[in-house]
Amino acid sequence: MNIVKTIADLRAAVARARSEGKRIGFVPTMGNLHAGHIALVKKAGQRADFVVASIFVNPLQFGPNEDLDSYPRTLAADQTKLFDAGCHLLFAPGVEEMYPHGQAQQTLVRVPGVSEGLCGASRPGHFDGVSTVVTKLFNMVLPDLAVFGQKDFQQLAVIRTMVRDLNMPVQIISEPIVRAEDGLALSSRNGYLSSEERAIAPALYRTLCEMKTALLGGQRDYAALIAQGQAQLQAAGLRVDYLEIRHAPDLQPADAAAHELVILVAAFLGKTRLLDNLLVDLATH
Ligand SMILES: Nc1ncnc2c1ncn2[C@@H]1O[C@H](COP(=O)(O)OP(=O)(O)OP(=O)(O)O)[C@@H](O)[C@H]1O
Ligand SMILES: CC(C)(CO)[C@@H](O)C(=O)[O-]
Ligand code: BAL
Repeated sequence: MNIVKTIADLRAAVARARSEGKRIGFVPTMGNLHAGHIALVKKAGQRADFVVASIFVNPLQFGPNEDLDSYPRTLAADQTKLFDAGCHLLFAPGVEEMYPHGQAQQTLVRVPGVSEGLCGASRPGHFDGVSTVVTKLFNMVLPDLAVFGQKDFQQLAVIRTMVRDLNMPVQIISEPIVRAEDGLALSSRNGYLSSEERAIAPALYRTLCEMKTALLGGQRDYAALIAQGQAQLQAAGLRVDYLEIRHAPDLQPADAAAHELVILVAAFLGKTRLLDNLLVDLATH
């Protein structure tokens, strides 16, 4: 696996692969890789001939009081995992390489609608930072396809909308959430949890599963279901940021006629903000 830190070296390596007729697959990450990221890399390897991963902790998507400085940076271990997963090229730029003119004057990509509410409401500017850096990365890598995880469900919707609205020639592929044995969605931020918090954390997925069972059983009073879920999470020791039932394809609030639902949750355990979601297809029941 080749490792490059500059855009010039990245472009040269990708151009070489393309001149050999290879299809380029891309997996953007912020590093501290776990089995969830590796599933994305393997998916890219199934759909493309040349797999590029990026590791960049993007300051533009962090709020002033968020964990930019403490976000885990584990490049050496990440390189080994990427190599083992069949990645061909790692792009690991510094902030200067990505934002040579500073962040304040950076041109932004904003995706209206789907980036508002949910994480967009709790993290103002977050999705502008994500859509901007992903646009830059797409323009640097020029991939045929890119793979994103369903764990960041709203992010995936934002990227799909951006690619559609800006006619970007990139196929977006999604991968299901990879979970620990007790159901907790794998996340780099799980590493922030104390052992007591880690023991509480599976309550998130448990609550989503119970809500899904109720929906499949015919419960249609979404407000009551959400209130019950919130109470359950609070009782377990989590502070709920949001718990919502939305129409999965466009993330609009779910009405009674919606069949493809997604239950989305963000909650704090101490200072750590965890995300999870669960798809519910009422059409098959
Ligand atoms: N458990 C998971 N299953 C599937 N995909 C995942 C999982 N965790 C992260 N991803 C995906 O990996 C890509 C990179 O995400 P990122 O580097 O932010 O990892 P993360 O573990 O989610 O970190 P964070 O704690 O910052 O959310 C995204 O497309 C994200 O959806
Ligand atoms: C897509 C991404 C790599 C952009 O910084 C990030 O938001 C993430 O890791 O999901
Ligand atoms: N996985 C999304 C990146 C972030 O939380 O900033």
